[in-house]
Amino acid sequence: MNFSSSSLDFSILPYQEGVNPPVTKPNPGFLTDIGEEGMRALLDRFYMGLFESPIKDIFPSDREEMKKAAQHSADFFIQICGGPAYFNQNRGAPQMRGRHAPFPITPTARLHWLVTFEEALKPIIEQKLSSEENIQSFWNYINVFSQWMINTRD
Ligand code: HEM
Repeated sequence: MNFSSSSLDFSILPYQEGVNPPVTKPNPGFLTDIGEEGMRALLDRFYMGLFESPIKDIFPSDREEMKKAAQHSADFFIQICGGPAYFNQNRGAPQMRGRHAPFPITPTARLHWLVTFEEALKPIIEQKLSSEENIQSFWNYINVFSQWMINTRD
């Protein structure tokens, strides 16, 4: 019999055009649990997933460029989880909507982006590297904030 239960909820919030819902940052505990190396490994997995995803065409097509992009993203997520301000130091003010403006980000692209992120989170969940509460807070953050990045209709 399997007694393990999970309260994690990875459902994706529906996108409503013109609405940027309030964003809550992830629990700093997510970063404390997995560490900076864990966050870098997470973003490496995520970008490797993007490299093979249906939205690969909007990302760098060169593997080395993709690795760099993963590191910049890890800098951002470490910072947003309360760690050192690596992103500000290396890339300047986040201004995420503006940085995404050159790329056509549609509601469907957001779905692929989130599903790819969920896949990258799996080792953390399966190996219990972070508490469910902290993992959930991370998911909730990207679930909401990804809506802000949409700038093009399907
Ligand atoms: C809605 C789905 C999203 C799509 C399709 C998307 C796509 C992209 C693309 C094409 C880039 C440029 C290539 C790269 O450097 O990776 C990028 C950069 C980036 N994205 Fe997103 N993004 C999405 C949502 C988000 C969200 C919600 C966040 C933060 C919570 C985020 C954080 C970043 C960061 C930190 C960078 C690097 C910016 C830089 O180094 O200047 N993205 N994204």
